[in-house]
Amino acid sequence: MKNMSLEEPAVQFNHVTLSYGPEQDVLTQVSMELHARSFTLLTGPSGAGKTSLLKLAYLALRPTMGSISLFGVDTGSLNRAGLARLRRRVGVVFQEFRLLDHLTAYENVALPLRVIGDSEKHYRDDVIELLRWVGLGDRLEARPETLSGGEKQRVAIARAIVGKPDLLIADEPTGNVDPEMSERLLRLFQELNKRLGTTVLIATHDQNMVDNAGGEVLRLADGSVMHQVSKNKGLIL
Ligand SMILES: Nc1ncnc2c1ncn2[C@@H]1O[C@H](COP(=O)(O)OP(=O)(O)OP(=O)(O)O)[C@@H](O)[C@H]1O
Repeated sequence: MKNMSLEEPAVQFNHVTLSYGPEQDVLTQVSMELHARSFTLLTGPSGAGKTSLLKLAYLALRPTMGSISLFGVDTGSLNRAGLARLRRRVGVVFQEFRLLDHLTAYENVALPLRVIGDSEKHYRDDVIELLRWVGLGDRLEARPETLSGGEKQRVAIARAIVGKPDLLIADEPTGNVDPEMSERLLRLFQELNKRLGTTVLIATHDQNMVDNAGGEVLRLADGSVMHQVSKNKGLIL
């Protein structure tokens, strides 16, 4: 039977306001929707609130006002356990990778599965296959300090998707890599979206990515207003 919950929007913001303190509204009345299996870029000037918006979407922050639903579930109605369960359906990639230095590439990717008590016998082949998919099949035992920025980011992408998330959120994933690697990372995100149907949301200043991604481009302006624009409309980033 078809799982109807997959047909719900992956992310829905309803009049979301986020304040970090009095007179410190970062987002004001933001409403937006990401359809299941969509591919979306989020752009906007520095300080507009992109990272803050992503943190709300991956449940690291709660809105000051308004409501956020993930996969049709209103996050405001959930307790800690419910939020944690929902959070497991979301993978996150950070600009600065956030790998654990004392673990190998293989161990970094396996970590989310270890944490939830999965056995190595069960996940080993999947982790190796994922590292091969990102082009690091020969670096399984490498520690992060011996990897380039692009290689680290590919380990981080593999780690973010090893739990087969329904939604992948990436915050400036190409901020620390060269243009060639940026294109390669974009292709990985696109393949993930097309082959597995993972909903992808990427915040980026990378004009190359905006020009080549396809999909939707959302622009956050003045820290508050969300415009949806199609690609190649001369965005000012
Ligand atoms: N924890 C916090 N406490 C107080 N203010 C914060 C906090 N985090 C972010 N801000 C402020 O909120 C605003 C939006 O920040 P945010 O990092 O979301 O923007 P951004 O669009 O991601 O910027 P950039 O493109 O430079 O990464 C900024 O003015 C920032 O200083």
